[in-house]
Amino acid sequence: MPETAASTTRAPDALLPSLTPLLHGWLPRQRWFAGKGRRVTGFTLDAATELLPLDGAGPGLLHLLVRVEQPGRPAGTPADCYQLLLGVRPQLPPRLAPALIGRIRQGPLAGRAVYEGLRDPRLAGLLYERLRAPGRIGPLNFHTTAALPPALAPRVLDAEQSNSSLVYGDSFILKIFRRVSPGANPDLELPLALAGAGCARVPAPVAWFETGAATLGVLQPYLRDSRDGWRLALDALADGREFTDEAFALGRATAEVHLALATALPTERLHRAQSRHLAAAMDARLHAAAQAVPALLPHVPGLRSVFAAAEDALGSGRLQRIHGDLHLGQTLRGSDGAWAVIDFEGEPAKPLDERRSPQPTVRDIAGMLRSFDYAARTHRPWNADWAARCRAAYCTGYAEASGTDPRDDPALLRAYETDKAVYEVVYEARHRPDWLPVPMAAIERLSSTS
Ligand SMILES: Nc1ncnc2c1ncn2[C@@H]1O[C@H](COP(=O)(O)OP(=O)(O)O)[C@@H](O)[C@H]1O
Ligand SMILES: O=P(O)(O)O[C@H]1O[C@H](CO)[C@@H](O[C@H]2O[C@H](CO)[C@@H](O)[C@H](O)[C@H]2O)[C@H](O)[C@H]1O
Repeated sequence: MPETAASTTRAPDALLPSLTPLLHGWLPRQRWFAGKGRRVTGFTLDAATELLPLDGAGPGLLHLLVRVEQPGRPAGTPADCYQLLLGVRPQLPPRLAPALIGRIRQGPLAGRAVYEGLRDPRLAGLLYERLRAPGRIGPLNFHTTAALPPALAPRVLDAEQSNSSLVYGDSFILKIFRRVSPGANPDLELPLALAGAGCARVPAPVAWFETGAATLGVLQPYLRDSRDGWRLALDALADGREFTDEAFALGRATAEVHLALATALPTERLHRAQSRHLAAAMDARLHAAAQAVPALLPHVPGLRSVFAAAEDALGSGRLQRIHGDLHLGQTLRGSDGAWAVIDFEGEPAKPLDERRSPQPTVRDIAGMLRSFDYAARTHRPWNADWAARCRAAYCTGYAEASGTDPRDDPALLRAYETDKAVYEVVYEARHRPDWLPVPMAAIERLSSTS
């Protein structure tokens, strides 16, 4: 059977018993598994699609949407759903040994090796061919905006990611979303809207696939000569260089993205009740964070007054779609010096509805200001003035391109910086405890000066 032939959808229940023991050992250990620290009690399959038959002599490719059952889920909320692409072969060649998940012990596929399909160039290549040929396979719908070149060699990107990415021939990058939720993923929705509005700051999606309910993957041009803003900032610090020109240009780029999003998608005027709601939500996030990370507790009164001050400042503003998790690691600078912005998914831990809701633009600006602080804090000796100059240059660039200087509303900026620092405290406590002092230093600063 040729590798581009139509494939089938198996009755999910037929496969699950053979896969369950393998998934138990493998899935919770993956970098992208969001339920770490909670027991896995079982799996259910939402869909199982054979993109290549599993029972042939060569490799098979199985696409799964798997729900992971874990205790402690709020009543009425569904278990988290993950996207898996599993290779299945009678024998695994030695070069694929590191990708092995385990061997099936029962049923008609007993004895076959199950492995990470994306690590197999043949299967990763097949996925690209599916994207090149729009259409439907079982529950999966494939779309393209343009004709794509055939047969580009794939490689897995080995970045520390919340999702998984494959680069094809240094021309395109395919991001496979791992935890999938019903609704359009903003990482497809916003770049498509920006491309439609003529904004060149974001690599425009050229193909994607989805189930009708959820976005599963997006293919975009790969900016091969670019470097990310975080690495560039750390290099500048290490070499004793300023980063203000870059920060200024980044401020301009952020403003261009915001203006284009406000043109392409609905905006709304903020009403009094919404301002109260936004300030109350910051307060609620602070309380939840202080439960999770008790080091925050002594700062709660000081931080609450920062949020209370924001309620008035929010009063007359507007809401629009924004990036939602903007930091230096989400920016790429090309060899021509132009900045691009990537990863419009928003903060990965937040529900999709919340990530897609219109927000004040200052939220993104505050995220980037925190990032300059992070960069300076990771450098010894700590260079607070370097960060202050970057932050000022970024705001100046933003003001020049948008006509609005974020520093004109200091109470608002401070509240959003505080909200971001609170988020970072929880993020670092969970994922990188060694980094916790970085946002905690910001918490001390923001809670004590009035
Ligand atoms: N269009 C692109 N061109 C070049 N590199 C990219 C592109 N998109 C993403 N990357 C690289 O892939 C990494 C992960 O992408 P990202 O969208 O941030 O994934 P995740 O949401 O899984 O963190 C980025 O840090 C960047 O280095
Ligand atoms: O890139 P992600 O969408 O996975 O974002 C998460 O991880 C980030 C760290 O990788 C985290 O960012 C924090 O650390 C950065 C330095 O590593 C710093 O530049 C950011 O300012 C800081 O917030 C991000 O918050 C988190 O959502």
